[in-house]
Amino acid sequence: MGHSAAVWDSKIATENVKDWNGIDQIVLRNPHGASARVSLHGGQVISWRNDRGEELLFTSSKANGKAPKPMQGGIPICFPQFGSCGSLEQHGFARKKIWIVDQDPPSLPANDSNRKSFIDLLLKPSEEDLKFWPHSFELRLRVCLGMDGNLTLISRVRNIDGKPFSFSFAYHSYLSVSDISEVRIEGLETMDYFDNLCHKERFTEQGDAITFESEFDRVYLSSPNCVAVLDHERKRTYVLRKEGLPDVVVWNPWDKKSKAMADLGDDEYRQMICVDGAVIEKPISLKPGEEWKGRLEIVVVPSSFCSEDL
Ligand SMILES: O=P(O)(O)OC[C@H]1O[C@@H](O)[C@H](O)[C@@H](O)[C@@H]1O
Repeated sequence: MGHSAAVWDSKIATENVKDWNGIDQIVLRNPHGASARVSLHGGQVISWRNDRGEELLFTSSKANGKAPKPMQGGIPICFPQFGSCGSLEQHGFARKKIWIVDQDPPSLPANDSNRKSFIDLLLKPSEEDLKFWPHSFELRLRVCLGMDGNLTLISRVRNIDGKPFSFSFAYHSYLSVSDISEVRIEGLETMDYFDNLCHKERFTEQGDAITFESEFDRVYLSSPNCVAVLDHERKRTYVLRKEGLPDVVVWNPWDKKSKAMADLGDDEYRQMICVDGAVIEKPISLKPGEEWKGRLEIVVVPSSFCSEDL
């Protein structure tokens, strides 16, 4: 791209475009050719490419992004509820809303914004949202693309209400994989989990890394801050580093009868694995004026990387 790191200006490394429904998207670029695309529909990262132009996130071929339905793929934001554990619609309303760009974002710590392309999006409840979830909040999402191509999402939820509220949260990250049979997840061994396929019953994971042979839908509880998703065929490992996000969701619909398959093309379940940094078991409680922060960084490394390096 011809930009040296010394003169790279994160402000000029962003481009505003419109999707086929006229909804704004922001494209972040780094000087080496990596990019990330964020839609104001849902505050959803819908594409993340490395410096060779390879897509790192899965998106369903059936995704048309037509509001209000969220796109099946990328990184939808689940807030203020995860799944169906609450009175709201599945995964809450944030992923269906039109967010706004904060043109004058507050400064964040230097290690979060220094020499990165980034954009800050904001979501505040509409009158309609307040009818279903009567809590005034501000949700700020910062999406950063690093010089090294790493993708970082930082969310801040502030209670701007007069009374406390609590919420769940997840970065529902659809990672692109060569084939689900080639995938192994390390870092969740011996963790307790709720199995959504067994009435949310609690089990303990055995000592082995996770592999896939059928539908999988689990919430790992209080897990380590680093989880590796290895793709043997592509010789690629995604390393997820998280802060303020104790739980990890691992999901692949597999079963053709699964309702989620309606939004996926034939056999597309093979090309994706959802691994979310999340807060589910113990929802976050905020008193008036308090703020919560959750951070997820995804790094892609060659598969020679071993889990001992985590
Ligand atoms: O189809 P949605 O609403 O985007 O949800 C996708 C999946 O998300 C998972 O996290 C849930 O555990 C599944 O049950 C659900 O099907």
